[in-house]
Amino acid sequence: MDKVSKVLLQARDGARAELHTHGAHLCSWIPVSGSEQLFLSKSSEFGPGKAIRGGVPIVFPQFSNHGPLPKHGFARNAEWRLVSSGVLEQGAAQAVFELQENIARLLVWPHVFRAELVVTIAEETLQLDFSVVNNGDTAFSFTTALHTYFKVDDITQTLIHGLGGLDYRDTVGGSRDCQQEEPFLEITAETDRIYSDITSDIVIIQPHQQVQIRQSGFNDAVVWNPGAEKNAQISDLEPNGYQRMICVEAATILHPISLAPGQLWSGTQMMTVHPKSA
Ligand SMILES: O=P(O)(O)OC[C@H]1O[C@@H](O)[C@H](O)[C@@H](O)[C@@H]1O
Repeated sequence: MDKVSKVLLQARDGARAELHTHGAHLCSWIPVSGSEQLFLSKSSEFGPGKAIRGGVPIVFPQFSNHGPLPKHGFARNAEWRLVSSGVLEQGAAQAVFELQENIARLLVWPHVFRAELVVTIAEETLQLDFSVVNNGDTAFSFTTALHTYFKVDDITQTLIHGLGGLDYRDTVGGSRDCQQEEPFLEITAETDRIYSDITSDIVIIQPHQQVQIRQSGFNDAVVWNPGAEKNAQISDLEPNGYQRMICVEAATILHPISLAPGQLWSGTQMMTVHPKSA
């Protein structure tokens, strides 16, 4: 299955998703209720060495510029191997992808690993299970994120619940010791925050629906929206795309994950859409 580039999933109940082997990148998720839930920039580039702008980029083995590797690591730019895809016995659709070291990757990150992404859809839910095994004979550490771009109708009509009371690092202002006092976060300007110690669900609230996000295995969550000015500087982000997206990322950044030889780490981000009943 090495040459497949696009993978289409359809669960027995009609939920659909579209992925690319490039980056094991989920670009589209349409649950049974019928509307696209992921933002994908119309100006996105698709090609070797490029990261797709939108959907779910996989950040590994380095978050952002928190280390010597290229920004957000190499996984989002790499060609992953499709291990399997199809419909499970209970009717959910699932695809499994893997990425391992190769000569080019060993030159920038000298570690022997196997990363796996399992994408499962059914009804109103999308589940992303990401895992990493150390197959080498020395320990390594990494930071990671599932950089999910959620599609919203209008960012000014969107609220994020579940972060009230949490500590965060403000990447825009550069301050490390912030705390969100308000229970609901409104996006009114460029926002780039790393929240730590996530234990509750995060909910994206719009007038027509709520999306409940549950993470496990990941300690942190990133909320990112570039705002108008930064949007204009990002060539592959469509004009005013910031008005129609919000990234809520399941991440482990502040305390990197260390794996001894043979050890495995896994983390999950699970999203469920709750349409508002009329
Ligand atoms: O433009 P990139 O490399 O895809 O990164 C997008 C954003 O990704 C977020 O995760 C970071 O917190 C932001 O600082 C960054 O700007």
